[in-house]
Amino acid sequence: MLIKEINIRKMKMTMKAPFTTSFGTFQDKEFLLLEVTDELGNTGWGESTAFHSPWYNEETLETNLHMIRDFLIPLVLDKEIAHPDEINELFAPIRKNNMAKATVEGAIWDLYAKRNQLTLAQALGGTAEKIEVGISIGIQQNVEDLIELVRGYVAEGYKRIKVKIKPGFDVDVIKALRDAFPHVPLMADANSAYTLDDIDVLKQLDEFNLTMIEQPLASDDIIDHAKLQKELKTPICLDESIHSLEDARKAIELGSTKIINIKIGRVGGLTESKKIHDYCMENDIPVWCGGMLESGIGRAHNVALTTLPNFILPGDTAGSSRYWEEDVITPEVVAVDGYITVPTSYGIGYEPNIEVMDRFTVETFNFKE
Ligand SMILES: O=C(O)CCC(=O)C1=CC=C[C@@H](O)[C@@H]1C(=O)O
Ligand SMILES: [Mg+2]
Repeated sequence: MLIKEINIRKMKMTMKAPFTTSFGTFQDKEFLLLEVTDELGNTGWGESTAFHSPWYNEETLETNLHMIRDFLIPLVLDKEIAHPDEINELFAPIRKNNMAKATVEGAIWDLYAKRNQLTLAQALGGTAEKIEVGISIGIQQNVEDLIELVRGYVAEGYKRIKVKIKPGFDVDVIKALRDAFPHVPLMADANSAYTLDDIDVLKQLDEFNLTMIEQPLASDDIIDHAKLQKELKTPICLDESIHSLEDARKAIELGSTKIINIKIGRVGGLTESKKIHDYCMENDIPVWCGGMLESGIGRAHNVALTTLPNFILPGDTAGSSRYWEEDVITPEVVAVDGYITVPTSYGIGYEPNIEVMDRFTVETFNFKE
């Protein structure tokens, strides 16, 4: 397939509710959508999961725009590409910038699936017809608000509840949640808010039967996580520390993690996500699909990836209505009783809603030979 045209949309959408983590609070989501068109007029869509500011990792909307426009598009525009797996290799000379790479690669995967009359799930080798989904809740003002939010999501049937913790908002909060919901699958995401000095606090979490503690320590660490895992009963799940198959291999060999949160953007795309999935399956490390508050385009990619067999834990891909008054796809992603039915249309399986997209597009960039 020949990529003949690439369009980038700078988007700004207001989320239904502010999202707070140990880094800060935001409600407006500014991000990039990217559309590729081939020589036959087929199109594919990708979404950059980089935030407007570098609080989750070093990438931002603007660094992604720069990398995509100035380095990645020249490598793929008007180039013959037989399979999206080639993109990983094409982009290898460019260091890091994984979210930028994943934006372009994801759009080409969508295009490839459509050209070959496959769903993206089928193109990736996934077979699940529905996926279990959990819900991730940002830090709330107080425990009572958090408990009421959790009560609502449990009633909606979400298969796992993920809450944020940070020093001073941890043991008491988890205890209150466990008292209120003795049996709900419950996990905590610390987003690197702790150090090994906090080991006694983290060990107290062992008594609450959490399914995992996500990224308790530094975002670039696997050494201290290995030391911590030896002291904890609760499985550690790594998110920010894992950027590639090599990172996953080293973390598993060191015993730094027992579960991996795969985020397509963080690891550089669907091909690398699949490699990490396969390696973890060979090593009995379950994986789940993390979220980055995506619009429907990125959400659709997450659904397709989650159909692979080792995605045995509910991920963070909730329905569109959790985040958006209106999503940029039709139909929207819908979770019913904690399940999302995998679409059967070709490619990502959802149609871009251009009318809605146009309303939330701040700026566009067009590239063609
Ligand atoms: O997309 C979702 O609903 C989950 C979002 C989410 O939990 C996260 C997104 C980005 C950084 C963190 O706050 C957290 C995570 O680390 O998984
Ligand atoms: Mg996380």
